[in-house]
Amino acid sequence: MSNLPAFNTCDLCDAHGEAHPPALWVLPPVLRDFGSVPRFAGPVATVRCLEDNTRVAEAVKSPGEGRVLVVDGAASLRRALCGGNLAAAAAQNGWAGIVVDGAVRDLAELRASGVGIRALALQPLRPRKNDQGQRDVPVTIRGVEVRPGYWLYADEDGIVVSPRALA
Ligand SMILES: O=C([O-])CC(=O)C(=O)O
Repeated sequence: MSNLPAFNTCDLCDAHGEAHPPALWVLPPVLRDFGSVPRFAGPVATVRCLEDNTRVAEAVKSPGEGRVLVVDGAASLRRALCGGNLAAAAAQNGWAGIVVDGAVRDLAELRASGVGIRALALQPLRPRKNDQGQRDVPVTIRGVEVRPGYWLYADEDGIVVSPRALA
């Protein structure tokens, strides 16, 4: 990807991080970069699921329109919620990134996918596909509430979310 967005999470935190009421929240720094772009941002869409990626697949196969898919996987590391096929679909459909509070797989394909990916860990076991989970509900990622329509900014320093566009 050539046109990386020109924000910086440190600058966002310096500009907005001390506001009352808060203008942004920082996701705890436990999500690792497994994707192919170091920096991505966009309005949020959400999925909540447990070891079943039916709703993740539905989301990335629909138009992304520059959004970031935030997946509350309840931090389960037992099964991957996204792999190379879904990452490629996300890139093809215009998603800016996928942030998974859970596991992903197919590292080499994720690295080549053209989409930003953050997750807790790699796990080679595939997800269940039993039509479970919800889309576009408020989720809580590592203690931070993230709602559909919030903005998410991810770069080499971290991930911040805000109810409004900051940059
Ligand atoms: O089985 C799945 O849906 C996850 C996966 O490996 C892929 O996206 O390639």
